[in-house]
Amino acid sequence: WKGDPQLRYCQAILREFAKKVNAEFMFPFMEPVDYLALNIPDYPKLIKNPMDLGTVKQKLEEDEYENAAQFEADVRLVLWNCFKFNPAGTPVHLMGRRMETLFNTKWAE
Ligand SMILES: Cc1ccc(Nc2c(-c3ccc(O)cc3)nc3c(C)cccn23)cc1
Repeated sequence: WKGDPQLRYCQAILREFAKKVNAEFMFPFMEPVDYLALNIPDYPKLIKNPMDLGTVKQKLEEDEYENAAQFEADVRLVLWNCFKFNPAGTPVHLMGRRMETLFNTKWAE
């Protein structure tokens, strides 16, 4: 991915997501949803394609993305799963909205 400048920018976006100043609303998305620990056993019934930013980072570092569009699709999958499982107005849904705004802003740059 080092060849693709767009994919290089993806790493910069992940660093932005990981900044301490954003941790208060980014933490639910940084690692896979531990639905047993969170006591939401229905999660795998509802969410067929789990995704999280830790997995995205790993895929980027292991050259699994051929292009930036594939990276974007995984980041938006994190958001869609969040909005599907966490109803509008709930704390985690609102955190997802803040992540979405941050991503859309950086992605449009
Ligand atoms: C009873 C209940 C209700 C909601 C949640 N959501 C939630 C999620 C979550 C993130 C992404 C996602 O696609 C789905 C769920 N992550 C968390 C965390 C880290 C702490 C607390 C709640 N969390 C957990 C338990």
